[in-house]
Amino acid sequence: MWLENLRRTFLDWDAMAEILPIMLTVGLKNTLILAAFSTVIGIMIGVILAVMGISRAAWLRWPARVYTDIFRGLPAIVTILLIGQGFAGIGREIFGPSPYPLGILALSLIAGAYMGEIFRAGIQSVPSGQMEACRALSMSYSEGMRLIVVPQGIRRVLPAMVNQFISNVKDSSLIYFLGLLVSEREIFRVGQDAAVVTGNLSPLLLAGIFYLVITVPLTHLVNYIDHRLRTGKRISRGQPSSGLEEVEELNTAVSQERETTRFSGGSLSVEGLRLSYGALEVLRGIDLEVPKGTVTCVIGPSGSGKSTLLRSLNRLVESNAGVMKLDGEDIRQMKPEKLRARVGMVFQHFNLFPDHTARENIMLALTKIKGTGRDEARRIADARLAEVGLQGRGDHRPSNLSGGQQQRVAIARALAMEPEVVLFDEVTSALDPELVKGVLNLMADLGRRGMTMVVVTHEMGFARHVADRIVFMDEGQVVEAGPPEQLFTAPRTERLKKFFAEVL
Ligand SMILES: Nc1ncnc2c1ncn2[C@@H]1O[C@H](COP(=O)(O)OP(=O)(O)OP(=O)(O)O)[C@@H](O)[C@H]1O
Repeated sequence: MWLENLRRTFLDWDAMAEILPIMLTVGLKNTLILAAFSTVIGIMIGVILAVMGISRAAWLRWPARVYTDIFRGLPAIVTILLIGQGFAGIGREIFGPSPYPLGILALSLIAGAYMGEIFRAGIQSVPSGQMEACRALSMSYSEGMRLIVVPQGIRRVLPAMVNQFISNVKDSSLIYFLGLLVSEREIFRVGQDAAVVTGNLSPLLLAGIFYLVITVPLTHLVNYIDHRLRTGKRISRGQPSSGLEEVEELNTAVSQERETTRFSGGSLSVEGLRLSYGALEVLRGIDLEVPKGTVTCVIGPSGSGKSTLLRSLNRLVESNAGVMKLDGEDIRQMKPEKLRARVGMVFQHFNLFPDHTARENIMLALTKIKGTGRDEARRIADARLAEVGLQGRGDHRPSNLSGGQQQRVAIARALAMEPEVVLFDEVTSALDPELVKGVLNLMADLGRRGMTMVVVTHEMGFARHVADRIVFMDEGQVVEAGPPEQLFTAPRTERLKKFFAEVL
């Protein structure tokens, strides 16, 4: 008996069949319109709020904060009633008699507050190395944000965005409080009206099923898309995985082009360079001469200021005093983006763009910043990849390459901009030991071909055999500098002797 009662309450097939067409043509349609519009407008509001929220300017941060606190803190129904009924007069003037557009607006305002927080978290979760790589590739801050950081941040929060759409689908059921026209009813309202007429809950159960039909596949779809975006098209790494094979990979790539093309490197000179982080004086009057076409290795204990010196040469950090010249031109007077197009940089942690293939990593700055045509950029990218022994791997995402291969892509990316000088910041420190040699061989090859290079390294073998000149730094100063043989066989200072005693 009670089973029969339950069946009549929830599973009245006739009532469901009767309401089905209107559920589809009116309820589903309106629910999707409400959710879609409020999600799109919410995304726009959210992006603005996120950019304001991470701004350095307090007058931008605060309004974003207040907005978010209000619309995230209020129950959705309160916002909907306040907007829908409070602004009914203005709404009528702008949109006509229907409260439907005001309902969309209210849902959008609520969604915007959540979206803003989602985007902000996504953008802030992008490693700082990504922006650094953008700047080193001569992008401005806003170009780096637009081309790499924001898209990457958004991809990271894609599942959260779809969750927000699902929330909007559900919150759209509250719009009926504003008194919608019959043709504007959404799924819940259609179900509820029918439930009143039939006197049972079957139409409402049907409404519930409709909500699930929208939301459940979406959840699975987004998980799939997220997985796909994260890993790219699965490409097997192919054979080279051991260090020996990677060295081989590079050696067999010694093409005619690599044999014959020589770089026309530029020269650097630094005098009295000083730099402080707050009260901490990190560079204390550095003098440095890097003649064109030479390799200078900077060695020294941890914390001696080697990376900071390198980063001040392409102005990723700004020095406080001193003179730096590139081919006789004052570096501190140049536009940073112009300087960085001439002085490339390769980082310890590669800083490749993970959502782009190896080829796209190289093409991006060429097409978007240098203005090279796509076909030409593609040709350059493939040639540079071939040079570093990675022909045939242009379609691989960084995650499908070994650390050594990733670092070689990063070197190819820097070379593609045709720099006059390349700065290498401990580029083998993050590599598995067996992958180091492949990268060092490549760097030695660049040096032989006349690239001007400044290399911060802990690889003493490389420094000794490849460098033209070694600079030993300690406590923010150049303690000794000279040809490798001189420093390695007859160090003059106690500090260098002690350093060699520890690292050799
Ligand atoms: N952004 C920063 N803000 C404050 N201090 C910093 C910053 N970057 C570096 N430092 C400090 O400056 C000093 C020199 O750092 P730097 O990275 O240049 O040394 P390093 O010789 O390259 O060391 P390592 O070999 O460990 O990388 C260190 O004491 C470091 O903690």
